[in-house]
Amino acid sequence: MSVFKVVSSKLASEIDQELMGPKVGFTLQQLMELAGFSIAQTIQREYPLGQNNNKKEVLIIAGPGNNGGDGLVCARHLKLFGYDPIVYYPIASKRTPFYGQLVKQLEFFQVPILTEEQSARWVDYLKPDKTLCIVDAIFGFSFKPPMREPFGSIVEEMHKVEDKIPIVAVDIPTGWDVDEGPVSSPHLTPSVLVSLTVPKPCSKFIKSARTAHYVGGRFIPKQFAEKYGFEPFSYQGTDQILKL
Ligand SMILES: NC(=O)C1=CN([C@@H]2O[C@H](COP(=O)(O)OP(=O)(O)OC[C@H]3O[C@@H](n4cnc5c(N)ncnc54)[C@H](O)[C@@H]3O)[C@@H](O)[C@H]2O)[C@@H](O)CC1
Ligand SMILES: [K+]
Repeated sequence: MSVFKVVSSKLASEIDQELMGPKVGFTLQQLMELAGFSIAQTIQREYPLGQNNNKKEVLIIAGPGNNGGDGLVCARHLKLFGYDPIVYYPIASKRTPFYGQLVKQLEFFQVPILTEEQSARWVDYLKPDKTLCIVDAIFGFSFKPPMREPFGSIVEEMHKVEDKIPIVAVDIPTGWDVDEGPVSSPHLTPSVLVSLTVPKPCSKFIKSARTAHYVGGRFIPKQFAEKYGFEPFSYQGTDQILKL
């Protein structure tokens, strides 16, 4: 068991609302940019280019909410870092036009995007000799079981290869209960978890021998962290991530 402070799903969503509320005034776009950037930085830290048989392909699986948005942003930064990201985005969000803009940016960066129509092709990227890692940006702290299709089948396929291709989970490993952890079956066991802003209770269930745990999304001042009952994380220099 780790010793760091965690916040419940309810509190995590309250923190989000306050950050994007009238008093603080962040926009979703700003927070998502920093969140996605921190995921890309974690991948560069854990899987630097030039090692591991020169593999450069990273498969990003993006869900329909903000967790998926973090994945879309991460893909753009990975491309800038020299990786070959491929995005599988089976259900594109219509929640705000911003998601469409993120997709346009990926097209501008010539990042391949597999949409619903090309969904059969996504499994081609589950090849250990090709893919350096898989980014699980399917669901975050708003996931409510049971998982609807196509995501149930996607998670099953990911589970089959998780010992051969490392999975980098964004905020919450998909399918895990935010507070109770890996209660459904099958569930993903990521090689890396990047908790955003502050770890959620499910992160207590990761085993340090199997999963590296980072915190990212470096966007809150000290007094705000203290108000919500956790110590600010001691990020070093200009780092956007901290290994816990
Ligand atoms: N302050 C922070 O920490 C920030 C968090 N962000 C991200 O935002 C995430 C939360 O985003 P959201 O609240 O949009 O939620 P999620 O991205 O967790 O998921 C919501 C979406 O999933 C669908 N969904 C939920 N349960 C489902 C089920 N059983 N089967 C199929 N679909 C299901 C919902 O219909 C909705 O479209 C966080 O986990 C984090 O990744 C960042 O984008 C911005 C900053
Ligand atoms: K996730």
